[in-house]
Amino acid sequence: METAAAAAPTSPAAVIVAIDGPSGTGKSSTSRAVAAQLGLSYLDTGAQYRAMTWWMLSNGIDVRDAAEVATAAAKPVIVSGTDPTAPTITVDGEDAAGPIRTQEVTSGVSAVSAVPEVRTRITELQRTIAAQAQGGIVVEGRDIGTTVLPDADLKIFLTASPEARAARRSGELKGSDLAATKEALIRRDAADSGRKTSPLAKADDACEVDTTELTLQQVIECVVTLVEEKRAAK
Ligand SMILES: Nc1ncnc2c1ncn2[C@@H]1O[C@H](COP(=O)(O)OP(=O)(O)OP(=O)(O)O)[C@@H](O)[C@H]1O
Ligand SMILES: Nc1ccn([C@H]2C[C@H](O)[C@@H](COP(=O)(O)O)O2)c(=O)n1
Repeated sequence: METAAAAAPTSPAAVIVAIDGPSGTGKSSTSRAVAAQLGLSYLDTGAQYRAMTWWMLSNGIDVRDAAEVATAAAKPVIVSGTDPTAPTITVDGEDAAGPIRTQEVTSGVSAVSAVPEVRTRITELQRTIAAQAQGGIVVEGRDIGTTVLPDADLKIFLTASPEARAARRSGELKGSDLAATKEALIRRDAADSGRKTSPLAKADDACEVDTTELTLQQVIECVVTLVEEKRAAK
């Protein structure tokens, strides 16, 4: 994993935006669109935890065994491409964009991401990427505003009702059971919020946006406005 010396963003318009929230609130869709519209880089930190999980599963590591996961956490080389129009993720040089979205990875990722050694390694990678984004960056995840980038220029915490989030996910997973989808996302949120090390949480200075009744376009416009206001004030 890259640990090159960090250089602070220099452009006056460079902003660091942290977007956190539970699963299915629209973090990825919103962050990508906002970054593309404003010429910022984009980092999907959930994809990095998924990549770590995929590597563990592919290498015979028991993802429920925290000690085994901790010992292996330093091994995979995870590289994220930050172009919002074509984000990429590789593990040991292999394209992982497809494999990290399987049900097996989704089921194991909360356990892997709760292991402190995993978080330390991935947090370091995230900070390096953010520091190298000269034009500014939108970073989305669960602990960006609280832990990874506590000095971000703008912090946003997206929420939505479990019903709305399940309906959105069911729309993606054709033929899936709505009730089962809702249960699975509530379970994952509980695990992500309940872990000891940097749990899913709203930073005290984050701006909360409830997206339940908003279209994706409305959420994007709201966040673009907030970023533009921050940029103008810098
Ligand atoms: N405001 C919205 N209204 C309707 N659909 C939405 C809205 N926001 C996002 N979606 C849709 O919901 C689905 C989930 O969105 P997205 O992947 O961006 O959420 P997420 O918060 O990043 O989830 P996860 O943390 O699980 O990766 C996508 O199909 C997306 O198009
Ligand atoms: N900053 C982050 C981002 C993600 N995770 C963990 C918890 C999630 O369940 C999992 C997958 O994220 P998703 O792709 O659904 O956004 O990764 C985390 O712990 N911290």
